[in-house]
Amino acid sequence: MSAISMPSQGDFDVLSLLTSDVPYHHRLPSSSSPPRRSGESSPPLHAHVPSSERSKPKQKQRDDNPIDALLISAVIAGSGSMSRHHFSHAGNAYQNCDTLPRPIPTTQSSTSPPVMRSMQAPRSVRLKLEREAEAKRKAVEAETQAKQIPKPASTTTTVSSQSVEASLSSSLGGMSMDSGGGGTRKPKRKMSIDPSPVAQILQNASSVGKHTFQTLPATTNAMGSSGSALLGSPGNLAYAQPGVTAGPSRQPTSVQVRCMARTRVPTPHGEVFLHLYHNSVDTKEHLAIVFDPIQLDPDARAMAPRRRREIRSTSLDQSWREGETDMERVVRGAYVGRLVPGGEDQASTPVAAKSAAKVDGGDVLDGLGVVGEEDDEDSTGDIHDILPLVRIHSECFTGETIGSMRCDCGEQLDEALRLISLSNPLPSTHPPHTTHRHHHHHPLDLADSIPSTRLPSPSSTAASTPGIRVPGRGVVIYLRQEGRGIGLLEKIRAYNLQDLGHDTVTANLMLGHGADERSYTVAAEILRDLGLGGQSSSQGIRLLTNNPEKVEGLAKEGVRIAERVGMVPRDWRCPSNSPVRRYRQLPLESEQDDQEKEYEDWRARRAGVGMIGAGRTYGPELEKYLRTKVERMGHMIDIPPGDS
Ligand SMILES: Nc1nc2c(ncn2[C@@H]2O[C@H](COP(=O)(O)OP(=O)(O)OP(=O)(O)O)[C@@H](O)[C@H]2O)c(=O)[nH]1
Repeated sequence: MSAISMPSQGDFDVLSLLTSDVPYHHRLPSSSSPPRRSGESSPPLHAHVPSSERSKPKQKQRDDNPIDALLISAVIAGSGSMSRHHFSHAGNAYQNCDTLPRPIPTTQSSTSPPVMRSMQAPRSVRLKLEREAEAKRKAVEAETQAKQIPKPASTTTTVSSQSVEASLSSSLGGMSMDSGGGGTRKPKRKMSIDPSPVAQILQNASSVGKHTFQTLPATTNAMGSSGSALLGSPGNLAYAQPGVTAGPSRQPTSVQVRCMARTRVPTPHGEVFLHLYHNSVDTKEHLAIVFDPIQLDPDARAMAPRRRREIRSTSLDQSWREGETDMERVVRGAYVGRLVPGGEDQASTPVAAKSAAKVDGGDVLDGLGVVGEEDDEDSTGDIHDILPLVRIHSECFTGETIGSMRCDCGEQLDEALRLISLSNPLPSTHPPHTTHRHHHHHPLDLADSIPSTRLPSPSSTAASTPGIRVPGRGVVIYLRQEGRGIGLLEKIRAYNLQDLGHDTVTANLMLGHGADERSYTVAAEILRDLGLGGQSSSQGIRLLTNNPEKVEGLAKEGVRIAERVGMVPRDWRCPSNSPVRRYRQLPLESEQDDQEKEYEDWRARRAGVGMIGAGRTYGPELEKYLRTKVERMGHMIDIPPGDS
């Protein structure tokens, strides 16, 4: 019984706990122990140790199993036949959680020794449980590893269709890819985030059969963000055409994007389709927020020109593998129309829907538009419709999420969606050769956001057909280029430099960055994937921006910008002498002029900016930021009179 020949302080603490209803001096072997003082809740430390030693707690390390409270307390309670193997003994005194459901006595006679319950199983039982748990953990680990996609062993690798399937299966959150229903394996319904690197998924998902690809050395990614380097980008991937083996001298092919999934999202400005894209340049998940009401609202479809094409992703609508099931397509968003509960058999292939419509001889909606009539076309084959309004927006956590008033990014995102959702006058069949400002029903509608002195070349600006308005449409491409491409960490550092008095451009330069490190290559590819910005006149876009670099960047990538639409900060849109404009106290309602009243009314009803919900950003820091954009970055917008 070595455990009681030299008990430690811990032993006594436990003992005290377990025997607090029995005076300790009746139980302890030493009669020389001092009596317990009234109110004392535990025996003195090392009661059997000479007082000279008492102040020094024993440092000796225990080399046996952890303390067994039951053993100690039972021995002290006077049982003569106690051993470490007390669990083998029968008797009520040894009941414990391991032997449940044996009933635990709730009463005991006042003369019988106190019932002690150990929470500790015998060592043999514990070891057995530990071994079982370890075996289980290893099995789970092996299963997880088996599910992971093998990494390419060399720079040139052949991807088999099986690994494509494995990848797709995994990118669909582990849903079974077995369309034949053979085998006994239960389909997994887990919708987890894919653990594989984004580029790996894309590269496997981007081809149905065998194809080769080349891993290029990691370089600065085209989005120019240091963020992806921190995330451990696996390097830039260039794709070869199927059947072409990538060799060392091969030049990388162009950037590729793939829409991995889309879903409908109701917003204060209307319902949108959120598209998530992967690409071959970086590991970021860029987004496209598509506003295209004809896909979801029969009234909007009825009001739209009959040949208006839906804004759909080509890469999403493609079949990703032979035998892909409707359910798989629906889950990744490649369906037509609106999903309804129980509608798992939703039409999912636009092309099939189109031919079905033709077979029926119907003039009905298909996946890509409406089989229309001649009167929608002019002699050049162009369709008379408004061109989609497009904003290429760069991520700004501070402005969009916490309502920072250092910049107008949150407001711009909100305003872009609002402008895209507005109905527009239908252009006339004969575009004029001079700039024409449309009549708008609201003073804050589109025309008011376009600085008249900055209107683009008028060749694309059509006159409106009086009285006819058509539903708005367009897209916000949301690029993960936080901080103009320098990443959030560096932007936070830049803000501290700005608090020291430097402007947004100088702060970037002081940190060793360019004033603007963004690229629009991926944005251009996403637009193309959505069927926008192509060279035919019906494919052009109206671009919402004041930034000349954005216009140039997209044009360089081959995007046809038919018109630039300016974005006037909400705070600059009010008259410069307005108290609203000066972001100070609002005047009494009686002192407000009509425009101010209308503005306030609109502001109260409109959607907010970021989670703060303010309708507008303002303040001296925003003012400085906006002026810097105009004065140092060449933004094409006029500083309001009286401010310069
Ligand atoms: N480095 C840095 N980035 C900022 C700062 N303020 C906003 N940003 C980032 O700037 C980007 C938005 O750029 P803006 O210049 O506001 O607008 P723009 O997109 O260039 O131009 P518009 O299309 O006319 O709106 C987002 O990525 C923001 O995170 C800042 O002070 N420093």
